[in-house]
Amino acid sequence: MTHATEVSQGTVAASAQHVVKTYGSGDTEVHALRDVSIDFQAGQFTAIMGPSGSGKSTLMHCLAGLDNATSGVVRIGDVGLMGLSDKEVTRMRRDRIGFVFQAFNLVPTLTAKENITLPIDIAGRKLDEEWFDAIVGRLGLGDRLTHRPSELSGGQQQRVACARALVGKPDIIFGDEPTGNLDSRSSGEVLSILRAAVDEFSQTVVIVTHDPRAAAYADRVVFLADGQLVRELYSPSADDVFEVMRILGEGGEN
Ligand SMILES: Nc1ncnc2c1ncn2[C@@H]1O[C@H](COP(=O)(O)OP(=O)(O)OP(=O)(O)O)[C@@H](O)[C@H]1O
Repeated sequence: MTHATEVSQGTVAASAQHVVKTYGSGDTEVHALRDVSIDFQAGQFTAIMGPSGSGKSTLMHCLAGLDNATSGVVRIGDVGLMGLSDKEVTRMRRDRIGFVFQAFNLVPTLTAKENITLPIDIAGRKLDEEWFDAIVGRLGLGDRLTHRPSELSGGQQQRVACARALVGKPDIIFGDEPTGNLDSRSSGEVLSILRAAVDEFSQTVVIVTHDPRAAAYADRVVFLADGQLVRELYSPSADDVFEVMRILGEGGEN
């Protein structure tokens, strides 16, 4: 089976350099990102945290090519997104990036299995059945594969979205609150499989989360406040994360 691109120590899977994102202009101007520079090492699991409105989703969307930075440089691997046409960005997303978002974006007319394999089918690639079975088994979706999204619970839909992001073994997986609506058991399954994607398949995972327990699965936790990077922790415990959140003024939300 083909694995994610082989990674060596120190390879950068994604990076933002001096990224500024400003929404609106004049009185309604919002500085969502103010000169953010960060590298995401390949084969690492990073969690982005910070108070509501601090710019987490904006950073992730800029990194994933879903939104354009106002200025600065964003790279996936060694490819700068700014120089690419829309078509090239779309292809880059399709071939190298997996997404797990809170709005699962499942196709209502397709079964769970069809939704999971959709990116591979669109790309005209061959499904790695062994990896598919492993993901589906681990996410507890084996008996739900013929169901349509409307016949699945929110948690099951989220796990289908997670399986879809993983099945093509993209180099990098972005998750915007991937465990946002899940109970603690489903949440643990999703986080464990993201962890396994990193540990066993050298994929790179970047998630936005408000949950210190989710962040504790990460190798590195970075904190944004008011559009700037303000702290980072390596292999923290949930308590370490909670303490920084408290200092940054987010402790009360959770
Ligand atoms: N499309 C938009 N137009 C105008 N302002 C926006 C837009 N998207 C985000 N913003 C603003 O940019 C800032 C950063 O938003 P962002 O969604 O990145 O924050 P966040 O840290 O992900 O927040 P949350 O934890 O609440 O999801 C906020 O002040 C937000 O209101």
